[in-house]
Amino acid sequence: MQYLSTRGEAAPRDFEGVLLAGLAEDGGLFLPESWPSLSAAEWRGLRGLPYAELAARLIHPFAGESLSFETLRRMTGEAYAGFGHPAIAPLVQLDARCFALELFHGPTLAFKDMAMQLLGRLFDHALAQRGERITIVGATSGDTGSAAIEACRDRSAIDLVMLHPEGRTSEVQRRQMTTVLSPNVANLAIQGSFDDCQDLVKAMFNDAPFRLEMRLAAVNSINWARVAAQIPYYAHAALALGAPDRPVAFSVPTGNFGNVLAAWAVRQMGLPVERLIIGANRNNILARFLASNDMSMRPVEPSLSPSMDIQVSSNFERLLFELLGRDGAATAAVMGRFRAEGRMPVPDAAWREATGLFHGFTLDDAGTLGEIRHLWQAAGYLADPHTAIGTAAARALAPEDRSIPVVVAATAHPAKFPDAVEAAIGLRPPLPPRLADLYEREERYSIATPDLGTVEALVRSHARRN
Ligand SMILES: Cc1ncc(COP(=O)(O)O)c(C=O)c1O
Ligand SMILES: N[C@@H](CCOP(=O)(O)O)C(=O)O
Repeated sequence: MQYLSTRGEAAPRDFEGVLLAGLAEDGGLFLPESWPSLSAAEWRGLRGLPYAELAARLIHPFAGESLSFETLRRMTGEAYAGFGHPAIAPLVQLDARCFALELFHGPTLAFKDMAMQLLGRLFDHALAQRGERITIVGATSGDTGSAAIEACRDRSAIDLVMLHPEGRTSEVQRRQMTTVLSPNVANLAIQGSFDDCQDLVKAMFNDAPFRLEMRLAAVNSINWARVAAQIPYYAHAALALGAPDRPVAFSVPTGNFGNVLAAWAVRQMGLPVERLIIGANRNNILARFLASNDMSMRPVEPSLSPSMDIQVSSNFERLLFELLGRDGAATAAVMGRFRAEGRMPVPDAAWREATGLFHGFTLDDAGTLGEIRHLWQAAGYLADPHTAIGTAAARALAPEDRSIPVVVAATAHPAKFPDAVEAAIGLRPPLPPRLADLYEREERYSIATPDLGTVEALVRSHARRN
C-alpha cells in the first residue's frame, strides 16, 4: 500500500515510511492511494472476532508489505492485553437506539490509548529493524499527551517532547503527563492554546533542516497510523449491531477531526454508515462549516470539554482532499488561503457533498452539564463532558429511520474531568486505584512562549541531554 500527500507534492511512501514521517514534506497529510474494500460476505465473516484479532485484520491492508500479518497480530494482542475491560471497547445501551462505545478502558482512560498502544509497538518494531532513533514532537489538548507518553516512555530509541496549552487541560490530564519522570519524556506547557501547540509542531516539521537533524516523528493524528488504528472500533460496533445488513450512524465528539475521520474510513471500506454526527463545544468551527460553509477561525475559548478546545481541525484536510477529487494542488490552494486569510474557501459542491453525510451539533457548557445530569438520571450512565456532547448530538440529529442505531464514541473516563462531573451531579468520580496517588506525585515540566525558536531549542536540548 502506497500513501499520497493531500498537497500532491511529496513523494509517495509505504506504511512504514508514513509511520516514521508523520507530516508529509509538502506540509500535507498522508492518505492511502486507494481504500481497502470488503464485500458484505467478508464483513459478515469478521463478526464476533475478539477485538485484537479484528484490529489486526482491518489494519493489515493499510500496512501492506511493511509488516507481516503475524507480526501485526502479535502487536494488537499485546496492545490490548492490558485494557481494563474484557471486551476492550464495550457497547453500553443508553436508550432504545443509542449506544455508548466505551473507548476509555486503556491505561490513560481516553480513546487515544486505542491507537497509541499499538503505535508505540509499531515504532519499536520499525526502529529496531532499521537501527534508528526518533524524536517525537506532539501537541495535546489533554489526552493525546498522556496516551503517547504512556506508550513511548522509557524507550531507548525514542525521545518525546509533548506540548500542552498551559492551564487549559484538566488537572488530572496535566498530572497524567507531567508526573511521568522517564528520562526520554519532556513536557512543555505553552503559553497559548492547543492551536498554538499544533502550529508549533507543524512548523517544526516544516523546518526541513531541524526535522532531519532531530529525526522528527509524530504521534498526533497527522500520523496516518494513528487514524488507521482507530478504524477497528467503529467496525467492531457496527458489526455487533448488525452491519453490514443493518446501517448504523455514529456520533463523535470532535476536535481535531481524527476520530470521526476513522468512522468515515469504515464507510469508505464498505460498511453502511448512514450518518456521521459531529458534536462540538463552543469552539464549533466544524458545526459552523456544516451549517453554512463558514469555516472561519476564531480564537479558542476554554470550555468544560478542554480536549475539544480546538479551532483548526487538522484532519479536515484529509476529507477536503477527497471532496476535491484527490486534487493535491487544489487542496494546497484552499489550505494556503485558510492559513493566510483565516477562512477556508471550500467550493460549494464539496460543501454540499460533505453535508450529505456529516451533521454538526454545538453544545455550550451549561448544556453539557445538563446532558451529564440527564444521562445520570435517565440511564444511570456517568459520562465525561466530551461524551455528553456526543450523546446530546446523537439525540438531536439521529436519522429519521428509527431502526438505525446511533453509536456514540465515549471518548474519556469521567474521572479525568471530576470538577465538571461534580458540578453536574454532585458526585466526584474516583480515579482507578493505579492512579489514586496522582495528586501526590512529583510534577516536572517547562513553560515556554509559543515561539518556534524557543521550542526548537528546548526540543534539541532534550534530545541531546546525554
Ligand atoms: C476526550 C476527547 N474527546 C474528543 C476528542 C476529539 O477527538 P478528535 O480530536 O479526534 O476529533 C478528544 C481529542 O482528541 C478527546 O481527548
Ligand atoms: N484532543 C486531542 C488533540 C490532539 O488530537 P490528535 O488526535 O491529533 O492527537 C488531545 O486530547 O490531545
